[in-house]
Amino acid sequence: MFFCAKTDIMAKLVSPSMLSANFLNLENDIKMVNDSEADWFHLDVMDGMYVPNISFGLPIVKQINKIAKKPLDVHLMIAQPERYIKDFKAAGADILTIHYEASTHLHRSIQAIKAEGMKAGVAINPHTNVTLLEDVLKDIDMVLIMSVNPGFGGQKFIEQSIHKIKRLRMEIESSGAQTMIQVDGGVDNTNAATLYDAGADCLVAGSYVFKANDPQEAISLLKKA
Ligand SMILES: O=C(CO)[C@H](O)[C@H](O)COP(=O)(O)O
Ligand SMILES: [Co+2]
Repeated sequence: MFFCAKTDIMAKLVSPSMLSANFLNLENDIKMVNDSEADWFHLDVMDGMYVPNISFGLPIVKQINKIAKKPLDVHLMIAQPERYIKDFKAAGADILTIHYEASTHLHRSIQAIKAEGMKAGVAINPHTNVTLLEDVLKDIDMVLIMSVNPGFGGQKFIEQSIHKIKRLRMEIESSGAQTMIQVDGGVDNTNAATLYDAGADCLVAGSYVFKANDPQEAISLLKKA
């Protein structure tokens, strides 16, 4: 399943974050995700400016795209993301998520992502109120609620995020939008069911999946939560 509206079917998607994969043997972890119940590949691109960490960029996304058999869900944590929309399309991104806080002309950037034929996502940090997305909700395919401060894997889930998911779900339903809700940061088998119940459609998990003894089983547990 690539995208599905909440109203059609209860979507429970899982997008493992490759930030926590083994970069000495990335091919192995890509194949593991290919053969798992995961729906997408979550690729965290960080520039050391918008967030304090630097992860990987276009060359790695291009390489992953060569063997990934599932959509590439690219989470851009970079300043002025509009500069790289065409490049990430060329690298193989299917879903391109940019940060509300990093975008001066958010509406224009959303249109540019869609014009390239990608699904458009907007991410919001823990301090950003979901109501700020009201005027673009119908234009976007997905809202990514950051449940940690962006920049690093392995952080503790921020509980206030549950309230944000519920509030955004109510806003989406009352506006008639078909936007999906993705939750990213500190997700594991102890909070997955609560997040889906609150209204999340897609969970991102990095350290929970890749630190597990059996990563495919960890993905299955999130799908079944
Ligand atoms: O966007 C991110 C960090 O900015 C990552 O996707 C997120 O942190 C996933 O890692 P973990 O599941 O280990 O928290
Ligand atoms: Co992410």
